[in-house]
Parts: sequence; structure tokens; C-alpha cells
Amino acid sequence: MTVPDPISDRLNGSLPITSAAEAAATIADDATVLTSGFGSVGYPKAVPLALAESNRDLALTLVSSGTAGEEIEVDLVEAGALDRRFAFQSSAVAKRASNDRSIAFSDRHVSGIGDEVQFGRLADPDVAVVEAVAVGEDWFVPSTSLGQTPAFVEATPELVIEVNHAQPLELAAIHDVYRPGAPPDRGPIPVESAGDRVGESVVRFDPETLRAVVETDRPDSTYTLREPTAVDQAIAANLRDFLAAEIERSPAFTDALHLQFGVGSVGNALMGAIGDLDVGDRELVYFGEVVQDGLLDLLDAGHLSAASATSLALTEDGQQRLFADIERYAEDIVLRPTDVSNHPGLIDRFGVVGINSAVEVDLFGNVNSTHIESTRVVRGVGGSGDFFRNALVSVCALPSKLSGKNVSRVVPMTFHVDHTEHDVDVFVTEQGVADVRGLAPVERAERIVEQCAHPDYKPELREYLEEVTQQHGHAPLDIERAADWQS
Ligand SMILES: CC(=O)SCCNC(=O)CCNC(=O)[C@H](O)C(C)(C)COP(=O)(O)OP(=O)(O)OC[C@H]1O[C@@H](n2cnc3c(N)ncnc32)[C@H](O)[C@@H]1OP(=O)(O)O
Repeated sequence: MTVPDPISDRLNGSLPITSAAEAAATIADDATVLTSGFGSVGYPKAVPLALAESNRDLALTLVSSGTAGEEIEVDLVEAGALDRRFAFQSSAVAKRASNDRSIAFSDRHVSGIGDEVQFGRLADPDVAVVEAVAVGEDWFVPSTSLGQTPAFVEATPELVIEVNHAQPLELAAIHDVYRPGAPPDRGPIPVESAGDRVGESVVRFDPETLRAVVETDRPDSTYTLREPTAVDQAIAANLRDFLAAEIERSPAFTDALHLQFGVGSVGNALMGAIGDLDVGDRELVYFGEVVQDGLLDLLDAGHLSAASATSLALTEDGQQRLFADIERYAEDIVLRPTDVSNHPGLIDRFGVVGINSAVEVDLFGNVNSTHIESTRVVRGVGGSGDFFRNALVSVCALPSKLSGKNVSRVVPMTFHVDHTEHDVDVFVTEQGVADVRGLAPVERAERIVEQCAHPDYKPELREYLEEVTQQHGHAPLDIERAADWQS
């Protein structure tokens, strides 16, 4: 079916329209359900809520590429409907269920989940439930995120589409759905500059798979972010100083600087603060995964020439701001499927400077992005590994100390490693910048302590380092003493 241009109707052609309860009733109690949704937006709402309210004895496996919102992260979890969950989660109840292991949560790099579902053994899908702003007989326009939706739609035997009247139809202008094809014939992705559009504004599907179309008007349960603190601002100032020197130093940044910022309050504060970076004649480009409010500020101020991402992970205010002027924002923002937005080859092609936060870092430069006290999961690795591993310059930016608590975020050794010492180049806290490129493990440790640790913990970390460096070994450790820092 040809896609109308412009798309003026939400429901196009002959469609199996049903209620959310009817659609939910077709999903087996132990089904594997793939959903759209990333950054708390663009996820299906009515069908998950109908499942949560069904009083059935559900034991679902749920696969979303990023955070889904309340109806999934809270309602389905509280209903005890989920047995297994991939690949990112975020609410307090979802966290609790992962940590008491009542839900088997498996945390995966978000760039690879589409392939893992389509070609790997991550899950054997029964149904995909996705949110759209408009639907035809073999296409739909996604809403506020793309995530791995196109790959999920290709993999699923059955498809349920929620058409959400609360999401503006104009979102069609923002999407660029390019499909990389299946290995071994997967060719190079033809995105030559971060703002290029190389696909369509719609996701195509096999009409044989379409089981139900459900209408809803439930809004996204958007992210809430804390206001930037003085510590966030000091991290941002140190990051700016580092970047200002780096773009003068490296020939890779002569013409353009491509940045990525991770999700969360710190990432959002850093995005917003980059407007004060003087990049001279260079183009400033965002090539990342989430558009947070701080990025809208940069776009509004005319600092960015393009922004490529997979989700409009905005707060409610940010979403209203974008919805009020989508067509203008769509001139600069391109949403891509996550297997394109986070593609290692594209991160490498553009020489991205990746800036992600962490729970804690250790003296040798290993990064724990996901587990408090190395045991309790916070959210998930998300796209941090995609960028830490493949960025030209990988920056880990975090407060040196947990706010209001006696906890150092620079520790002798982290027992949960998401990103190894080989993948991170620079550490930034409100205390300073530790550029550890080219340094041996003990040199890295000295620099991280001196430049990044909080003064409350520096003497103890220095003492620890002095003691372990009496021992033989390339990366000396005192495991028992290091373990004391984990509680
Ligand atoms: C969608 C994407 O994947 S974008 C690409 C990047 N993705 C990622 O980096 C995913 C992994 N990273 C993250 O989830 C975040 O960056 C985090 C959790 C590491 C930091 O989150 P932020 O919101 O920036 O910082 P913040 O300092 O507020 O920490 C978040 C929570 O973790 C807690 N926390 C963080 N570090 C510690 C620590 N060392 N000990 C105890 N608690 C900690 C905070 O207290 C806070 O808890 P709260 O939500 O109950 O207040």
C-alpha cells in the first residue's frame, strides 16, 4: 500500500480495529512480547495496561530496547505479569523485582538487541506490540521513539499496533527508518553525515502478521530529571575545558565535533552546558541515542547543526516544547532505529566523543554503570557500551561522591565492570579531569585519585595505592581492602 503524502489520517485502509482488552486476550499467558519504547516514550500503553488489569496468571517475557513507561515498568510489574525482561528497565518497582530476582532481568547492549532477537537466541517472539501515530495495511508511523521496533516487527509472527491520538501525527517528519539487511549480505549504512536521511518515515510490516489495531490517547509517562546541581555544573565546566583543549589538539576535530551524551540527570545537565563551549568555525553535531531537554536548549540556541538519536527522551515540559514546533525541530533532529543510531561503524565514522555517566569508577579505569555496591542493578547498560567501546574519545563523567551520603564514586576496585579500563580514555568529576590515555595501570590510578577523587576520600585512596604499589604486579590489588569500599 502506498503511504499517503502527507499522512493526514491516523487509520488508513481496512484494519482489524479492536479494543485493548480484546487484543490483550489474544496474547498467551506465557508469551514473549516485543514492545516499542525507548527513553520512557513511544511505548504501547493500552494493551500492557489491559494485560496488567486482566487478573490472569501471566508469566510473560518482555523485550523492549530501552525504558518503557509506567504501564509496563510499573503496572505490569506490580501485577506480577513478567517472568523475564530484556534489555533495560528503570522504575523503582522494576528495579526491586530485578534485585529480588522475581523477574529475571537480562541487561544487553541496546545496539544489538534487534539482531539478538532476529538472528540470535535472546527470545523466541510470539507477538510485537508497538505504538504508532498512524497506520496503514502494511506500514505505520512510529511515535516518540524508534528503538529496535523495526527489527522487532521483522522478527515477530504477530503484530498489535496501538494508534495513539495523544501523539502528534507530525512526528512522521522526524523518523528515518533504514534497515541494514541481514548478515552476511549486510552492506555499509549509507549515512554519510549525522543529519542524513536514508530511509523512510514509516516502518513496513508483513500484512499477514497484523492481528489488531487498538486506539488510545494515553500520554507518554515521560522522564523526570532533577535540576542541574552545583556539582553537575562543575563537572560540565571541567568537561568544557577538556573538550576545548581536545578540539585544538586533535586533527580529527578540525572541521566538526560529534558528541554523544548518556541518559540521566548528569547527561542532561552536560548536554545543556555544552552551549558555552567555543567550537570556533567547527560544526557541532549530536550523534547519540537520546534527545534530552538539554539538547533542545542547544538546538534552540542554534549551536547544533544536526542531532541524530533513537528517542525523544524528554521531560513533560520538553515534550510539550517539541510538540509545539515539531516541523522546525525535524529539520535538525533525525530519529533512527537503534541498530543505526548506535552502530559501531557510524560512531567510528564520525569520530564521536562519547560522554556517559557511571555509578562508580575504579582506580585502574574500569567503569560500573549499572550496579550499586556492585550488586543491585539501577537501570541497565543501555547504549553506554556501544559508545564507550567505539567512540574516538570515551569520557566518563560523574560526581566524585554520592550526594548527601558517605560514598565515594571513585573506588579501589569495582566488582561489577560494564566497561573495561581498555575502553575509557578520560574521567571527569567536579574535582577535575583525568586523561588516562597512554598510561599504565598504576599511573592511571595515581591520576584518577589526584584529579578526580573527592577530598574526603583522597587520603584513604592515596594510602591504599601506596600500600598496594609495594607489591609486585602490573595492576596491584588488595581485594579485601577493596571490598570494604563496596558497602
Ligand atoms: C538510554 C541510554 O542507554 S543512553 C546511553 C547511555 N546509557 C547509560 O549510560 C546507561 C547506564 N547509566 C545510567 O543509567 C546513569 O548514567 C547512572 C545510573 C549511572 C547515573 O544516573 P544519573 O541520573 O545521571 O545520576 P545520579 O547520580 O542521579 O544516579 C542515579 C541513581 O543512582 C544512585 N547511585 C548512583 N551512583 C551510586 C553509588 N555509587 N552508590 C549508591 N547509589 C548510587 C543515585 O543515588 C540515584 O538514585 P535515585 O534515583 O534513587 O536518586
